[in-house]
Order: sequence, then structure tokens, then C-alpha cells
Amino acid sequence: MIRLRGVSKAFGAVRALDGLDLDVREGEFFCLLGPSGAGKTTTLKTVAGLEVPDAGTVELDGKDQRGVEPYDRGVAMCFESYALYPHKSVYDNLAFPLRSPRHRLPASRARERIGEVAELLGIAGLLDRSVGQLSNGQRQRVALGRVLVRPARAFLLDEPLSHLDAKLRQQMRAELKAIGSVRRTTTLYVTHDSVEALALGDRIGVIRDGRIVQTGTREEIWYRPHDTEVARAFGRPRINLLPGTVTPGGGFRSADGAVELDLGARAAPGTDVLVGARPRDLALGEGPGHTLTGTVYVTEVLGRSVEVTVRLGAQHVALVVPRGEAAGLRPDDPVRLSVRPENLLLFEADRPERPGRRIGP
Ligand SMILES: Nc1ncnc2c1ncn2[C@@H]1O[C@H](COP(=O)(O)OP(=O)(O)OP(=O)(O)O)[C@@H](O)[C@H]1O
Repeated sequence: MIRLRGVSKAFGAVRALDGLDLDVREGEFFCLLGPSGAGKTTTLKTVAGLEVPDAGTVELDGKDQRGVEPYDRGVAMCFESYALYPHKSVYDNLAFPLRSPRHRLPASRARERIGEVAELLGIAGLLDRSVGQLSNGQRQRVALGRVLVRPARAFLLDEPLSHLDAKLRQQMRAELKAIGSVRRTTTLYVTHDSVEALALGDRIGVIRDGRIVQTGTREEIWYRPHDTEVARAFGRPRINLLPGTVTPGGGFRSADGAVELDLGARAAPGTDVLVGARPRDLALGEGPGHTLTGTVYVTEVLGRSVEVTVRLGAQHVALVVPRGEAAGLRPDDPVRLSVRPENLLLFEADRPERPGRRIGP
């Protein structure tokens, strides 16, 4: 269990962490997602004891870690920039942590652990090669393996798949959670890739400007995003956000009057808002729920589905539909779109100082 409370850390004038609270439960695989510079690595280093916070507390398994040296914290960390022994074999690099007095295992147990981790990371065929002869992607997997072989109170992983090509990355994502030690060990996994976070995280914490903006399961983050920026971070193509205002009856009217929706909005009439709908939640043609009328702007084939961009007055919205449904659509064709009321999200308008928060339960 990892618990951070009110953790702040500045580097000169840069506030890397700003009162960060975080709870990773025992045995959980927790993904910390955020853009570059949000404070992800600093969070990991603070847990590992490699950075000392200016304020706040770090607890591991309920024990305050103030004054506890990194080595004594019992966590295993894998950095994006990894240090391996280039002249030693892959096997020796993996075995090295198991030879330290703290983690010493009988040789047969060590071989078993290394074998399982190497198999699942796809490096079992490389065990006799020297690390100096490996590609970057192979080295990254060895570095990850070296963390995962050793018994630890928690694994701290910083973008461990970043150097792999897309296919291998996808494959590794599936394998990673199958590794026995990962299943058993509390893991804090840093990424800036929302697809990775959704695929891996038992829960996800979204970090921005040194604070956690939202923590939740993938469903909570997807269906109940805290604000427009969280909504924009998940899903490709991105969520559609139409600007407008709340009407006296609690409805929505787009800024140019082209879209009107009866929302039952819990906001004062006249409030500037954004209505959000994800591209896969919009359908072509009339259906149950709300209907919108517009014209086709452009279509783009994405494998078996098609992204259709539709002009609604001055706005464009994107939807993703099966290829068959979009066959024959031409620019400027009139179209109707439907969306279920439960798939519409309502946000305050974005402001210069902060993204618009979601309105509603
Ligand atoms: N040792 C340091 N000295 C000075 N500034 C630092 C140091 N470490 C981090 N920072 C700054 O603190 C902020 C947060 O950095 P951090 O590395 O935690 O972000 P991150 O979310 O991990 O980003 P990335 O995804 O790019 O690795 C950044 O503005 C960074 O430049």
C-alpha cells in the first residue's frame, strides 16, 4: 500500500508536486497518467526515497517513510533511462538483484523466477546474449525484467514500454499483468499514454501540474471525467465538445443556434457550457434519444470503421461508424445523427485558468 498526503516538491522556481494526495491499494495495479512535466517521475522518486518532499508524507504499508533510505524502503523501481551491465549476459543482469544479501534465493528458485519473467517479456531466447548486443527495445525489457524478478513491497515503473514498437507494446501490455510477481505486488505504473492506462490500470490517477485531478476505474474516468481535459485525454478520435449556453428550461443551445438539446441541465440558464459526446456514441440516422441534423464534411476510413465528420452549423462533430453504414456518403449530403441522453456529458465552459468541470452527478 502506498499513500501520499499533501506532497509538495519544488526544483527552484518549478513546482513539480503541489500538495499531491495518492492512494495505491495493496496488490493493485495503479496507472498514473499525465502529460510531460506533470510530475509523474517526481512522484515515483518521492515514493522510492530518491527525492525528499518539501512538505507532506509518504507511507508504505502504513509506515511513514520519513528518514528511511531508498534501499530500506523495499520498493523496486524501473526508470525510463535504465542502467544495465552491458558486458554481462541478459541472465546475469536478471539474476543480479537476486544475489544481493536481501533477496538471495536458492539457485533453483532464482532460475524459475527469471525463467517466468523472461518468458513473459519475450526475452527467454536472449538469456545468453550480452546486453551490449541488444536493441533498445530488448534492453528495455531486460531492465523491466530486472525489476520484476525481485521480491518487493511495491514496483514503481516509469514508462517501461516506451521504447517498444507499437505491436510489441500492445503484446507486452497483455503479458505484463500475467507475470506472477506483478499479480501479487502493488504496482505504480507511470505513463502518458491513455490507451496504456485504460488497458492496464485497475485504477487510474490523472495527474496535472503536480496534483491528482481524478482517481477512478476506467469506467469512472471514461463516463464521469472530472473536467474537459480528462475527457479529451481519453479516446481517439477525441470527444466532441460543442460550445453553447443553458436555456431557461434547462436545455442546451449551441452558440450558433444550430443545435438544441433538451438536457434537464443542472445549471443556471445562461451558463456557458460545453456538451460532450464521444465519436463512438453518435450514430447515423434517427434513433432513440436526441437527433441532430447536419451535413457531411468529410469521411475517413479507419480499417473496419469510418470516421465521419459532420457539420452542425458552425461546428464540426466526429463520429465513428461501421464501414457499411458510411458507404455512399458524400461531402455536403444531409445527415441525421442520434445520441442517447446518457451518453451526453455536460461541462462548464473552459476558462483560461482551468478546464471546464463536469456538471451533473
Ligand atoms: N532534478 C530536477 N531539477 C529541476 N527540475 C526538475 C527536476 N526534476 C524534475 N524537474 C521539473 O519538475 C517538473 C515535473 O517533472 P517530472 O519529471 O516529474 O514530470 P513527468 O510528468 O515525469 O514528465 P515526463 O513525462 O516528461 O517524464 C518538470 O517541470 C521538470 O522539468
